[in-house]
Amino acid sequence: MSKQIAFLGTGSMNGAIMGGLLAAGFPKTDIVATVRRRESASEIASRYGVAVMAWDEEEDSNAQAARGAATVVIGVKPVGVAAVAREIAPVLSPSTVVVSVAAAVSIEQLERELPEGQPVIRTMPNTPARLGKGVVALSAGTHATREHVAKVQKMFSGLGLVVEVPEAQIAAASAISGSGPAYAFYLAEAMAKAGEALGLDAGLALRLARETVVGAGYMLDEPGADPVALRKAVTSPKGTTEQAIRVFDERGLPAIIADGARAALARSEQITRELDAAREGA
Ligand SMILES: NC(=O)C1=CN([C@@H]2O[C@H](COP(=O)(O)OP(=O)(O)OC[C@H]3O[C@@H](n4cnc5c(N)ncnc54)[C@H](O)[C@@H]3O)[C@@H](O)[C@H]2O)C=CC1
Ligand SMILES: O=C(O)[C@@H]1CCC=N1
Repeated sequence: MSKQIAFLGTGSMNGAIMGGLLAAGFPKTDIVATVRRRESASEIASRYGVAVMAWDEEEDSNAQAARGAATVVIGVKPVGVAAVAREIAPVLSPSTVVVSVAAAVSIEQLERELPEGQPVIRTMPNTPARLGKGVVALSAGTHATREHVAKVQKMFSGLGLVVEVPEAQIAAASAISGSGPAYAFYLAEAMAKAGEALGLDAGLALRLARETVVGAGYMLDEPGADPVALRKAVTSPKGTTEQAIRVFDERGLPAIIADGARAALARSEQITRELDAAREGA
């Protein structure tokens, strides 16, 4: 099996990246994936047609998958990243680029579990990557060269927007683009509930809300689209939308969203500290 990429922990996020790469034409024979449970392995293998191994069947599945891979993408929960890194450390080639998608796991925390000098790239992707409409913020590790960064940027370019940021900004990126799809889905949910409260039946309210958020997303996707200008084009002076926006402003919706993003960032910093504390206590 030729292995360009090994996805270690193929759940929502790594699954979305894998799906996005496949949709962009990445050969499925160049991919190997691992999951924790056998049932998920069969499901992913049949959905994507890639080789999948389950950790509960083969305890060294992550090491098997990482051996000989040009790029390894770690996509387990933050608390599991160090253990996976330790599992693969003995088999990594010095040229293998280790990419992490985990929120809150710092480059330092990842590098200390890997062989000295291993190229690492920390990323913060989001799930629309599956459709080529994602955002990937990334930061280079201590031993990642410009070539390593360029290689990962090129590989992930089919997933959507790829931006390099200083590592200190990854938690902020996580709070905006990493978690952001959930905020947009939450808005769709809230709009559907509002429609029901206005007397629409639940199914119709959901269809109206969903298609409206989708349509607005498409408009935002046009080159040079500006959310303020787009909003103003809907908001007729003395019309109906103006009253809705007035209430959103009076109730402080922008500040609520900013507080939410701040809470997401604070949780990221807290998880980073918890990971250090757990390691010191181990
Ligand atoms: N879900 C999202 O939108 C985003 C998630 N992330 C990050 O992605 C990472 C994964 O999150 P999700 O995909 O949401 O979680 P998830 O629970 O859907 O995926 C985790 C996967 O890891 C697998 N796994 C667990 N232990 C394993 C082991 N020892 N060996 C092999 N596979 C193992 C599980 O079977 C599961 O498929 C997290 O670190 C999170 O911070 C980052 C950006 C966005
Ligand atoms: O909720 C989380 O922790 C992950 C990171 C960003 C999106 N999902």
